[in-house]
Amino acid sequence: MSSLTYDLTLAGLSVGGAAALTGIGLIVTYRATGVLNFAHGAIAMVCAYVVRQCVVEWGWPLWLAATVTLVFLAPALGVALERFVFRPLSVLGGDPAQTLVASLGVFVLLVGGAALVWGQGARDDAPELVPADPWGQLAVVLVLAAGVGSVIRWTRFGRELRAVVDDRGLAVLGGIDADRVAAAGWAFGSFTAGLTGVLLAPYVRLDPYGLPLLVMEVVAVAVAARMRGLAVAVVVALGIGVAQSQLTRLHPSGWGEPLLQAVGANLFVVALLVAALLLPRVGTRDALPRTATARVPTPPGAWIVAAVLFLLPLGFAGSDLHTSVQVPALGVVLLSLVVVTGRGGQISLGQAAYAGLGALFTALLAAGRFPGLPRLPELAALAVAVILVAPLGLLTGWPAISRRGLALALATFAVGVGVSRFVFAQPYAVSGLSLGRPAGFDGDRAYYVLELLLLAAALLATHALRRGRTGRALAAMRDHEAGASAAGVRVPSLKLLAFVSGAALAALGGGLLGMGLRAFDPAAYDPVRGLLWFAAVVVLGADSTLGALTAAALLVGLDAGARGGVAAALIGLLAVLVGRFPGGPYEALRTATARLRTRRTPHLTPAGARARRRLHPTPRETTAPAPPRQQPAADNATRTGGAGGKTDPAGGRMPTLKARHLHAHYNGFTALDGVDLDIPPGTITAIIGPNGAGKSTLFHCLAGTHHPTSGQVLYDGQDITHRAPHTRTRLGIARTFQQLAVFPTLTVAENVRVGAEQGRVTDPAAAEQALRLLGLEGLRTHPAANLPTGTLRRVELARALAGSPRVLLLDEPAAGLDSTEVTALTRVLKALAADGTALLVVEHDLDLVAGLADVVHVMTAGRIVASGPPDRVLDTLGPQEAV
Ligand SMILES: Nc1ncnc2c1ncn2[C@@H]1O[C@H](COP(=O)(O)OP(=O)(O)OP(=O)(O)O)[C@@H](O)[C@H]1O
Repeated sequence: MSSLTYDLTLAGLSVGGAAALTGIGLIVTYRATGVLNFAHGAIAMVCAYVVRQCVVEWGWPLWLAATVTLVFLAPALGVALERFVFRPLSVLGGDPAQTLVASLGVFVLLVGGAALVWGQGARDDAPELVPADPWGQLAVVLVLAAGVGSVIRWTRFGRELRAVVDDRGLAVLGGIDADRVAAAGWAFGSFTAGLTGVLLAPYVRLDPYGLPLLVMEVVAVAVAARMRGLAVAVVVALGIGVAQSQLTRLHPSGWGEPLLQAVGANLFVVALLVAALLLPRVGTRDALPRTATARVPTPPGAWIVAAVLFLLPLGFAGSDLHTSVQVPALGVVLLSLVVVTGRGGQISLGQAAYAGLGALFTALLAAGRFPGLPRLPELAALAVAVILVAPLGLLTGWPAISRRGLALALATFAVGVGVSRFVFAQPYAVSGLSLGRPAGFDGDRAYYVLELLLLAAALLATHALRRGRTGRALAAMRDHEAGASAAGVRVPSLKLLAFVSGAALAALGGGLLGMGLRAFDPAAYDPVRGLLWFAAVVVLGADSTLGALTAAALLVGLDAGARGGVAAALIGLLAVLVGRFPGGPYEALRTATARLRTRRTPHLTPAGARARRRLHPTPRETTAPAPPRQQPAADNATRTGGAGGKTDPAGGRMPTLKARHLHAHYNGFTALDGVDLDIPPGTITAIIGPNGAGKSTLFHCLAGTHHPTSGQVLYDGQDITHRAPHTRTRLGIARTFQQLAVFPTLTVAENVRVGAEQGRVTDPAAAEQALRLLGLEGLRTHPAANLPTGTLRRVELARALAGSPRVLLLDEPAAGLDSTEVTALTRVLKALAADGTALLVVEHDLDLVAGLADVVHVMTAGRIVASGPPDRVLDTLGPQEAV
């Protein structure tokens, strides 16, 4: 081996070793607590600063500083985070998205805190713990990985750890002290973070933003190991480290050189992009925490106050006015998060990339350096930049179609880091670039006026997206994605729309920010800022435009007025606390004021109102009135499965939904074994069978939420086997869910309107009819959150009916209903069948089936084993088919 190859390999092993340490720490924390700790890099940075403080400022010996920091401080920090941040969240229900926001909060808090304590500048005098000897570093990594791997695999603690990760609740019931396991995981994770920070600090810039980001870039190794295999993480980390060093030897000429150099210097970022965008996902269960997107009421007069406050800077001068210029621009950027995250419910950690691209494209266009386009005046350049950046929203919009929660957070973070490293940090893209203000708006005051006008336009655009049909569909998607799809909402297109609009708004804000600063400054669009902006919008009420404007004013105002880092520290603190106060600070304030008001007037709290409703049910609350008598279709007499010739009120033939030879498998297990089924119009078809018989799988195949391995689903003679759920709804096949799928932030009427707007027939009057049919007129303006189960079942059914379906699939519609409600439901369903609708009911309640169904199919082990009228089939049920 030549000595250059050898030296480069050693250097690569050293970098890879540090990355492996991070991977080990992230995996252990994740396995102990289910949290992907976004604050890992920030903990590394804080520990590096502490060691430097002890050694350089206070003159401690290095061994003492390192021992205190790594053996005591770092684990104590981990335990404190577990005890005071993450344990309370897991006690509150362990919402994975809540923990994601909290870990981002810890990240921002530590970064802000470090900037406050140690300043924002970079230090280059961090002491060297292990002399530049990769073998020493490598030995540390391998010993740690082997030790941790053995503990997880062979010790009782390891078994407990795995049990806690698989199901915390179950592990606790089994006698495991989950808190102790989680605390140990956090302590060890923080120790590895601290070690990484202390090892890296002498060789990279030690500053509050750079080091945490550098550490988090290597999250790819943990993702590549599926947050599980420590050996895989170590091998991947070392492999990337070595490959990255070896790439520095290649020097292609021409245009490829800068690109190769960029790849060579950022191979971990490339790995992050591959891991986040191409590899199988991690943690896909979760969406945004409900508390982050709860409906936030705007206090009366708040807009007037906001308008006055935003006009105030027109009276400022000098540096105050110069600083104020950043507020409207940042406000526009944050509005983009209101659209994507607040209304659309999509986590977007890469919004800073779009803002930066907006500024960069504006600067390139205004300088005449944009390939293929002439030099443009600044305002035109800004407009064209917005148009050019908007479709780039697909970079994060596309991954969002199939990702949620943690997987989406990683994908958007990866895109943000990728754009930052491969575009903003490259001299070929940004060198010698200046950015002027539009002619006539050069002075700060004139420019501020221009910004206010564009902010007003952005506010109008945001309000337009949040109102009406699109706004309701976005909120429905945010509240319950599967429910929205079942209501007919085109979820994939809507996600793309949210991200494209968000990218356009961010580009506008970013361009304004750049013009305000009269420069394209890549640091202003750093991925860490993307995390800070996300956290700021979430804590101030993600779906609130006023919250976004408040966040912009806070971020700019606090950092200008006080020492840098105050805003980040405050936002971080609020993000850490956001899970503790459902609905965020506004909601906490509102609840507090509501409590005060309760003392003056005898209003009941929602819980009290619920209790009263249960004790004194009013007919409107618990019982749907008998539906208006509907004229049965002419051939309704033949209601036993042979009603193929039914017509709908408009005179069209009512179609039959059919399953033909359906087979479905889960990892080799046969759940459906050649099922044939007809669901004819004007008939109530019931499916019964013991647990695990395959009823739900069949239901999902018909609804489009599971694709059969073979066989066909036919509707009106058309093969719809591979059609998406929302397409089926639009064809006329509606469904309800076993676990309620309502949109809690919408009112009852809005819930039903979503169905009317997105269903087979988009008829606003259908929403009114459905509300009346289900006895919900009195609750029209009531938010769906906090309503009793029985009422919510009616809301869900009304939403399904509002799209005028021809086939209605009902998954355990009586679950959670009392006998009065079941009777009312039976009446409604019978009336619907009498009107020609085809109904399929999967139900465990045999009394309900006996009184409701026209035809009953009994399933066992993936097959239909008996069919016929209920009296005949139910009387002959054997022990095998017992439900
Ligand atoms: N996502 C899945 N992965 C693996 N196996 C599954 C999955 N979903 C269902 N199964 C298995 O397929 C079989 C059929 O399940 P299915 O839920 O369709 O039955 P079911 O009749 O609806 O039962 P239940 O009444 O309990 O809901 C069961 O053995 C179940 O364990």
